[in-house]
Amino acid sequence: MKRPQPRGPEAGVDARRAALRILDRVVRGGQTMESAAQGGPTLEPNDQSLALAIAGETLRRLPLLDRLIDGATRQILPDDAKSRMVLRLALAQRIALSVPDHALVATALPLVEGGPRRLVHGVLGTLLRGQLPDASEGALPDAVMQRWTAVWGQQVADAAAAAIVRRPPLDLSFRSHDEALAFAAAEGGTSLADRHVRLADARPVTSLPGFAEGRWWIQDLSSTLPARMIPADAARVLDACAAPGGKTLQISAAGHDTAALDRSESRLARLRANLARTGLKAHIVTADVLGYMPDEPYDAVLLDAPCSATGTFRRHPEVLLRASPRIIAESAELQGRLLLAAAQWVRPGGTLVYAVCSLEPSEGEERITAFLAEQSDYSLAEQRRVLPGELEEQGGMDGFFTARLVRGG
Ligand SMILES: C[S@@+](CC[C@H](N)C(=O)[O-])C[C@H]1O[C@@H](n2cnc3c(N)ncnc32)[C@H](O)[C@@H]1O
Repeated sequence: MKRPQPRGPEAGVDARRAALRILDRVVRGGQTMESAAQGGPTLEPNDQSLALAIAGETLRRLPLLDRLIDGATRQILPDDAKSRMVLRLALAQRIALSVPDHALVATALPLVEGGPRRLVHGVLGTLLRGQLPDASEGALPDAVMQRWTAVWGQQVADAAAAAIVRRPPLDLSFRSHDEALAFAAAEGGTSLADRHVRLADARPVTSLPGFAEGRWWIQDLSSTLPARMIPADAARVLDACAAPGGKTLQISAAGHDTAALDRSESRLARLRANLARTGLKAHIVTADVLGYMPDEPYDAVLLDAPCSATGTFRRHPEVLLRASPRIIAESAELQGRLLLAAAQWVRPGGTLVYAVCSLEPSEGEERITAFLAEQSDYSLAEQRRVLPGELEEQGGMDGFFTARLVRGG
């Protein structure tokens, strides 16, 4: 996809102001990029895309940008200081979007008018006169780098650092493999799995053929793995924690009698829209996993549990800022309870599939070990861990964990 380019310094201040607002809401307010981008002043579509691109490229490079800023001034700029935010945005534009120096300076300084203008001008001048890193140079926040090096090793942590600055490809799921193959041939994509197509250059999705007709939906290849673990002969399948429904669509397309449960009405509205667009069917259940009990057990249950989502850092780099050890521990504790609840709804001889888009073992492997220690009627049939670096040459995959458990008959 062609990245949005600024039209000129005088036209670009609104976009930078919007990018500053997004960055501030993510870094100081702990919001996701998606929610941070809502509700600001209305911008022209070009400026809106540019603001998102600048904020996104900044978040992908935060540790690297901070190291540059700290090396260029003796003054200690707090993490949430406006001067640091504006410098981060300006440097990211130069490194990742090739914005010329004069445009950077002209659009950065109005953001600190009446404030630390001289400081920002000085630091930016020093940095722009020196050698800046290449766009392909990535770094993870220190705490994440240490954690992932400790659990997965240096190679995986380095692969994650490289992946965070790379635009991920666009993965699409199809109702049938024949449709996937026909689409791949027509659009220059590659099919890496049943009913899957990967497009290397992410294009605006609405411009791709078949969008309006619901011939496909966007789904990272990793997150297609859990539904692939559901046995073909499972008649009734429950997708617990289903919304917005990528896995529900897969399960329904595979021909199972599908129920989709979630506690969030607003997210279920998106699931309903996805079913309507693709013409696929599922019974919708609005309920909390922790209080639900079905009238009769299911042949298979998929629990795609809420998690730290650290595996999705390529599309949502801000997850690495939010996923503190405390949040990861709270999330793991909840997953343990959700698993125990979902395990009751599987018929003897049936299948329970557990999944998280997390790169934290405490939300994946360790949850399954703890579950099996408590539930002697379950056994582990298979588990799959996707780490950064997998399929790197073809564009990589999100970090992921999924396990298939079988209930004794
Ligand atoms: C990882 S997302 C699910 C993504 C979805 N499976 C897909 O493929 O599109 C987790 C979902 O769990 C739901 N959720 C979280 N806690 C829940 C609970 N206690 N009961 C029911 N749903 C819950 C959230 O509303 C959210 O939609």
